[in-house]
Amino acid sequence: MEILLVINPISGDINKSDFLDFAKRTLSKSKIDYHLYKTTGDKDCEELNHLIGIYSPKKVIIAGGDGTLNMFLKPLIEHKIQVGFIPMGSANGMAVELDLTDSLEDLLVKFIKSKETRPLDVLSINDSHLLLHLGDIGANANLVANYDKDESRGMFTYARHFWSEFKNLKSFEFEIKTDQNEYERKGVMLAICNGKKFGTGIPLNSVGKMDDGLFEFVVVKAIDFSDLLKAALSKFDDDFEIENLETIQAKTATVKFKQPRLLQIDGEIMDEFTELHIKVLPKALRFIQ
Ligand SMILES: Nc1ncnc2c1ncn2[C@@H]1O[C@H](COP(=O)(O)OP(=O)(O)OP(=O)(O)O)[C@@H](O)[C@H]1O
Repeated sequence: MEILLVINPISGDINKSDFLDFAKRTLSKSKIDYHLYKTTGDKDCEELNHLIGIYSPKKVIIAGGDGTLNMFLKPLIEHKIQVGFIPMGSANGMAVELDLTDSLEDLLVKFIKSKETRPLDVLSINDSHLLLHLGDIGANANLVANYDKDESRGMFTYARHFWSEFKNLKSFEFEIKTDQNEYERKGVMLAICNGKKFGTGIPLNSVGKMDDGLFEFVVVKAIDFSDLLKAALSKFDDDFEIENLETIQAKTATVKFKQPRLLQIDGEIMDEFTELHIKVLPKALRFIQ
């Protein structure tokens, strides 16, 4: 089969029926053999793995938020499938990082037609979680967890949780041991970046590349977090530079915390950890260009 199209019907609270109609029309008109899978929120990864087994698709095109793409990384990497991503989530940090600026329809057409792929690094954490774009521990992870628990969505709700997290910022200590060096640091947030940008497109570091075989820790202190807050709420000012954020590059690293800390990966809350063992899986995901 040529294409397995995966759609998360609930991501970003976006109605996808127009997009879906467009996709079905385009694929049928081009006489492309495809299968459509709508995620259910239950065992979607297993189901995708199963569908890949049945249909052996050449490409999997995923329409949803960052969490939707993240959810399928394991089978997509294992089966070495060409992957297209149509950002239809609430924050869409991945889209900014990957420069997916075309309209959703144009992106779909591009992914259908293209024969080019760009292999992207993926980070493996504790051999159990995969990270494509950004993870963090501390203030932002707490914020995401509280936002998830809230029944209302959208920028206003996000801003409300941002302020409440901001008013209660607590620094914590951590030890980082990379393949190069050891560090003892304190901050309100420790970001783990495969690229440069934070959720809404604000640069967190200036060196991250998604295909350089390296990842970056960014240590965010309370004072920097207030800049981050301003940047996030000023709505995605690309020129915004956060100065003085310490960036630590690594191929592999272990991080230790004194107490269990909540980890957020690609917009989804994972679990609490006292240790993280992180390594790069170089050029593991075949992303369609
Ligand atoms: N049909 C469904 N009903 C309920 N939950 C679903 C369904 N399909 C997928 N999910 C859940 O959606 C989550 C992924 O959503 P995703 O992160 O892509 O969207 P978002 O949170 O709106 O966007 P963003 O990450 O950009 O903020 C996963 O936790 C997944 O289990």
